[in-house]
Amino acid sequence: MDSVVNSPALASAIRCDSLSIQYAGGVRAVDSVSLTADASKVLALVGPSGCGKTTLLRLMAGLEKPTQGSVSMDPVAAGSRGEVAFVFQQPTLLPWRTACQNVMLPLELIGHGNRRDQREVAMEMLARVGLEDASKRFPHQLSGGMKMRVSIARALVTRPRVLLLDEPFAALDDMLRNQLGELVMRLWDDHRFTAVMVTHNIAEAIGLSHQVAVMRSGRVTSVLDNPLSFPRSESLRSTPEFGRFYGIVSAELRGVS
Ligand SMILES: Nc1ncnc2c1ncn2[C@@H]1O[C@H](COP(=O)(O)OP(=O)(O)OP(=O)(O)O)[C@@H](O)[C@H]1O
Repeated sequence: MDSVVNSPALASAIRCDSLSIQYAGGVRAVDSVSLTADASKVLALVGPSGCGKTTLLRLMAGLEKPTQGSVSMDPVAAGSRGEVAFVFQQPTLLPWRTACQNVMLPLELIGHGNRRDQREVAMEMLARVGLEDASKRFPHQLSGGMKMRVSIARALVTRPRVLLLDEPFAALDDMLRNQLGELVMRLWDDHRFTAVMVTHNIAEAIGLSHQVAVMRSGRVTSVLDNPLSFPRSESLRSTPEFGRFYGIVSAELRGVS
């Protein structure tokens, strides 16, 4: 049977149209946000703590219902199963399942093939994140970085059109953070999914994205095109272009641009 992993890349833009959510108690966590994450591009979402980044991402994923406005995919996916994947700050692996069985889970949920097909596709995905030798280990036998790699493999195993990442590397040290950032970029290069990534880290936002959206108090105050070319490498961070863009994003965040 056709491997889901090897099927032609499909990506959709995610459009948020006048999106608002007001929680009981009056908190307007997201306030009239109109924003497009372009198909096959990476959009980084930055902003101070509590400004609504996670809520906006959850609205995009359909995990929250907006009070006003709408979220749509363009083109609309044929079926919703496995089309939008979410990577959380914690890897959230099932402790009683091996790495391979954790990665197989989304394939089971969408009813992809039989057990053997699911295992084959999961193993292929684990190999892409460099963990084929750890496939039989349980989560407690994996390091923090390995767990996050399993989590990323699980998210991408159905070849989603859209990958949403909520501060996926925040709990990891700088070196691992950079390695996993590079891994996500390699996977993006293979799959060309649309990605929206929430991060507190400006350098990470710049290193991984095509565009940076800045949020303050529930609103997207600006969407900045990232001038840096691909492929990106660690050495890019010492270039004048990187420094200039870093200054622009920082000023937007402080509201002094
Ligand atoms: N379920 C909820 N009920 C009530 N208020 C909420 C709920 N979820 C989030 N909020 C509030 O909405 C606002 C935005 O929260 P959100 O988690 O989206 O911010 P954030 O930018 O992701 O923050 P951080 O960077 O600290 O994770 C905050 O004031 C938060 O307290």
